[in-house]
Amino acid sequence: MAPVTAIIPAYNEEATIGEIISVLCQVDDIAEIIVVSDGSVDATAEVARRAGARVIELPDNMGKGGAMKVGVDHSRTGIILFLDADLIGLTCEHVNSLIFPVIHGEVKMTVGIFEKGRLATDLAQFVAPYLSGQRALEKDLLDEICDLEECRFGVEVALTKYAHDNNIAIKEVELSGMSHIMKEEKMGLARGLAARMKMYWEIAKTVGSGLKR
Ligand SMILES: O=c1ccn([C@@H]2O[C@H](COP(=O)(O)OP(=O)(O)O)[C@@H](O)[C@H]2O)c(=O)[nH]1
Ligand SMILES: O=C(O)[C@@H](COP(=O)(O)O)O[C@H]1O[C@H](CO)[C@@H](O)[C@H](O)[C@H]1O
Repeated sequence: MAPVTAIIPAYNEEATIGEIISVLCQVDDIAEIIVVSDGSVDATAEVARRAGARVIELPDNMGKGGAMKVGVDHSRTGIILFLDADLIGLTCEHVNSLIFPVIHGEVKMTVGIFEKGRLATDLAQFVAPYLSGQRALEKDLLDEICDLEECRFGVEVALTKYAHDNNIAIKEVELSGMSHIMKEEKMGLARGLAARMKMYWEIAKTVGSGLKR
């Protein structure tokens, strides 16, 4: 069996999820693509299934961390690749650059950083690379972090903080030409900004909570 499971948490991402899955289908080291539709009310699940993913449909929205945890619980490989469902410009080379260092035992975790994509998203990841949702890691690490499902958008800082506290090196990988659809683009300015504030609150709560092992 190929060593990696790709897990994509997805909340109303029918516009972009299909293309991401079609790229992942071409990567040799991916055993399975699991999309966790996090209470989506659009055609995310249907589009993902048609594109070739195994789809888990959550009846209610659990938040990003919860959706990722459900995906991990259903995975059967030792390495996990997390990707967001709203990426623009994903290629097989990007995927390989995230998973190879973990497959080859160079590091236990990689994190992907957008570069030379769009100014706004390049800048956001330059300022706060530890927020990135593009990561490959050994599944064992996830078993050691409690309450991941409660973190919602704090899930990435929880992963980064765990690695930092336990002296686990994270390799930053450049994802050249990649971007994602920003909240304000998806939802409009007012709702997008409100969602952004809620996300920052969830991140701040996770930082403040002092994660348990
Ligand atoms: O309650 C949520 C919110 C977001 N997501 C997914 O988590 C990823 C990142 O979310 P989003 O794109 O909103 O965050 P951004 O990248 O804009 O910060 C995307 O695949 C979303 O569909 C999710 O599964 N549940
Ligand atoms: O880069 C950022 O500031 C945020 C917000 O992105 P947008 O407001 O959608 O451009 O996105 C990231 O942070 C989230 C929390 O860690 C992650 O879940 C997303 O994957 C990541 O793109």
